[in-house]
Amino acid sequence: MLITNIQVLVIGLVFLWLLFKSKILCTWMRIKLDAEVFPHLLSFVFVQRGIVGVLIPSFFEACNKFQMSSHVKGFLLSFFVLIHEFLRPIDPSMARVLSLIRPQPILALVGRPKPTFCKMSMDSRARKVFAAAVEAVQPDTVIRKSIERTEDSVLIDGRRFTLKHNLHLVGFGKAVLGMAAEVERIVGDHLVNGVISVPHGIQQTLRQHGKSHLLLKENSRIKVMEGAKHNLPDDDAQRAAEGIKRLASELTEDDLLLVLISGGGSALLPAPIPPISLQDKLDVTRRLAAAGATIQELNKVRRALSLLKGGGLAHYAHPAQVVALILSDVIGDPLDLIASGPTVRSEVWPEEVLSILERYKLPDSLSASVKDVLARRGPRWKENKDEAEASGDVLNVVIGSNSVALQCAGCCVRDLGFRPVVLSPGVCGDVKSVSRLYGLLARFASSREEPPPEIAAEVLRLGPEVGVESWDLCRTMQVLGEGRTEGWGATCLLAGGEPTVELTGSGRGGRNQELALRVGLELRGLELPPKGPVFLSGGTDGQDGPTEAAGAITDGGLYDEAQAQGLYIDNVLTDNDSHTFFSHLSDGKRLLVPGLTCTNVMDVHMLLVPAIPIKIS
Ligand SMILES: Nc1ncnc2c1ncn2[C@@H]1O[C@H](COP(=O)(O)OP(=O)(O)OP(=O)(O)O)[C@@H](O)[C@H]1O
Ligand SMILES: O=C(O)[C@H](O)CO
Repeated sequence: MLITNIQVLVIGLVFLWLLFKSKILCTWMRIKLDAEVFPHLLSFVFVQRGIVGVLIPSFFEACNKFQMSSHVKGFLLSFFVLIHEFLRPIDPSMARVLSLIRPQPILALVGRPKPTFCKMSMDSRARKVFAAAVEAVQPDTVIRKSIERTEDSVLIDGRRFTLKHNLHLVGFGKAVLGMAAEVERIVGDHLVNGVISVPHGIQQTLRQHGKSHLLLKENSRIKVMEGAKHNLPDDDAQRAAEGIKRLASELTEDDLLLVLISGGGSALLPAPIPPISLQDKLDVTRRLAAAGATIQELNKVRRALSLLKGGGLAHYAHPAQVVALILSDVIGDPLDLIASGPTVRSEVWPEEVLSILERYKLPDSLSASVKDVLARRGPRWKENKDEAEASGDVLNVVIGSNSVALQCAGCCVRDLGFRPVVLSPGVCGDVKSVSRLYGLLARFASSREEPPPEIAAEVLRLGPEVGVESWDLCRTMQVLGEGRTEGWGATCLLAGGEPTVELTGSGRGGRNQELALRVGLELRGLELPPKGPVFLSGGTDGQDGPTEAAGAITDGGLYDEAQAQGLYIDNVLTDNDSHTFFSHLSDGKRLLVPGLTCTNVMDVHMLLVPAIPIKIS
């Protein structure tokens, strides 16, 4: 019997050895393993863990009972040993060997890479991950995930609403048409009427792009009103806002108002407080934006000048039940600021608004009507008691955001053989600082030796400038460090947000293309592709600034590639001409051009770091 068992053991070990040699198992387990490690593994398995003493006798007993052949026993044994080793907790004394053979517990935070035999290039994988991020926040997808229909009721964010042909719908924003089309599919039979305010020309564009599933039915009860050409409020958008206000004002307590909100909603819902004219309001917001005001500052001012923003729409809809489904395009998903928060009752503090205007040196040039409205004190609306009580009854739900896009990108990353780590969905600040940060992180991740401590110190110093917490930076560096030192294989850093570009020239470009270009320069000197890191930056709306590209993909070879083609990057940066540059470089092959995506949850950044081969000393 002993001889037979030893034979079985030998067959099992040979089988294991062949698996390792054939690299199949290594790829499956994301292992960097070579002949040198195998003896460590064996000593660990058979000596340190005492597997022979505990597991194997009962295994042989079972095998004999079922009269298995030696080959089957060998196969099963190797399989069980591997599974056992793969799943059991870490033994610190063997941390070094273990780090070579399987993932550590930090994976609980960042996710375990899936088995893959990916032959795609880094560039193609980056594009695929971007597509997955965008797909996750498609207007129809986010609606489908947030409304659960059961007979004559719907469940939204854990709350059930009864449908009795009492459903009304309004919406405003760039993604709202597709959201409304899906609502119509799910609860159209209870829909009484609706008005949505959507960008000028969107229906025709969707038809041209073969996206008719994002269009309403022909005989729809929802009225589509297009306006806000070039993302600026205009008379068409104001007419739509009036229609929405009228619909909301006519509702009763038996009604349910579904409000669909997405980025661009502020411009599509202009309802200036009289006597402010649309032109007066446009003048203020345009000058604020040109002076570099943030979207938060801009929307605080918009709220103060509008009838419908800052909770105005919810006020007009009272006493109906109001449910707002929101696709967020603002960092941190602040309900009161996305599209200026029409369903979120927010107090307007004239002092705060004036201080924003002062910051951008605007108060003196304000129109008399704007000054008049800002000078008003007291509550914005005459609220009755039951309305004030009911205000908490408005349900605001964020159904899609940059975080959702990054989460799905993370799953796709795993399928493509990378270990994902999400840095933050709130990256902001100047692209120069943001590109420096990614450059440092790439350097940190790809260094073959221990990276100098100055890198981590500078990363942490940059954190506040780019809106990223120290904790997130440390967590990310830990994962990148493990990828580097412990044989975890390739890593993909994911982030999102909305950095800014200080325009110094008059070229064609966008913040994503400029960021990608700058990161490409930062990556210079790191190992070149196919082994060096690759960076992608793309706007999820498919349009980066006033260009038809969403962003670009770069790596450390960018500079030399440009030089070889007679393109000089320094001039490109001073002219903010990143789009022209990428269009000319290698026939535009580095551009990311997904076309109109029909959604917007800001930008997605991706740093793909290939596996660093491990030397065993
Ligand atoms: N030539 C350029 N190079 C770099 N960035 C530019 C250039 N021209 C415009 N931008 C930047 O593009 C941004 C505007 O682009 P875009 O229209 O994609 O903005 P957005 O914030 O995504 O709009 P929204 O999300 O409301 O659709 C601004 O931040 C502006 O500084
Ligand atoms: O519409 C707006 O206000 C911006 O897109 C932010 O949501």
